Amino acid sequence: MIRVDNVSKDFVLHAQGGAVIPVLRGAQLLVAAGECVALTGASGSGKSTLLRLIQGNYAPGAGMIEVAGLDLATASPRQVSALRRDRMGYVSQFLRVVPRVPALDVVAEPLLTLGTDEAEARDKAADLLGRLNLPERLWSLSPTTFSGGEQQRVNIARGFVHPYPVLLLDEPTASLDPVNRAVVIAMMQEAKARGAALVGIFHDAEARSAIADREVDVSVFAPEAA
Ligand SMILES: Nc1ncnc2c1ncn2[C@@H]1O[C@H](COP(=O)(O)OP(=O)(O)OP(=O)(O)O)[C@@H](O)[C@H]1O
Repeated sequence: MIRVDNVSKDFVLHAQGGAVIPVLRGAQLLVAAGECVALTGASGSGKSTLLRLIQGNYAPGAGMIEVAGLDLATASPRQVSALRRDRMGYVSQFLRVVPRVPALDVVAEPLLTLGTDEAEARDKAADLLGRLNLPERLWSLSPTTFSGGEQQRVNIARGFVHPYPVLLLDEPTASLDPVNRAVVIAMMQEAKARGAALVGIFHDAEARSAIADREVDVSVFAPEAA
């Protein structure tokens, strides 16, 4: 479902005299349907960079990346947008909050974009927010003023509202209390059970051991190790 083959990535800091930061060399990753792989490695080893490459946010310097049948190197921007809309969900620990949009609509939006009927999309959004214990009085408010953990739960609900075959998770349980962390772990397990491929960064060791089938240490792809 996700295939990263021999990928290299350097960053070039144009504003700082063109300094080159080599991050990954020969990176390899395979994630099958129904599997969860945790990216590990020291801070700065390139975990987020690898996740963003899979998301199509960065272009690799070399190598190939295939996600849900799409070769990102040759895909058009339109195909990458379609991939993100129908097949690849992304949950980060920070919500990009759009002012004035109520939490319920933030969660329902991916379904509306896919053409789901409005009442059904809102019902699904409400189910997830309820399951994640977000108080109902908050559903009609913009998440701008929500706490970190409340915003994170809105983000998680948005990422799980559609059964994406691929899920990218960047610290999905970072600011959650134990009860909600257990809910999110259960949701990730259900996604695996329905055949989704999950790849994520989980600093929380308990969540990582509960959900990951394998760990891939990204520091083995460090340029100095190559
Ligand atoms: N947009 C960018 N421009 C320039 N350098 C970057 C950029 N993003 C990441 N880097 C550099 O790439 C290296 C890897 O960063 P990355 O964020 O992928 O590491 P990480 O393993 O996710 O770290 P952490 O666990 O601390 O979040 C770092 O040296 C970082 O400075």
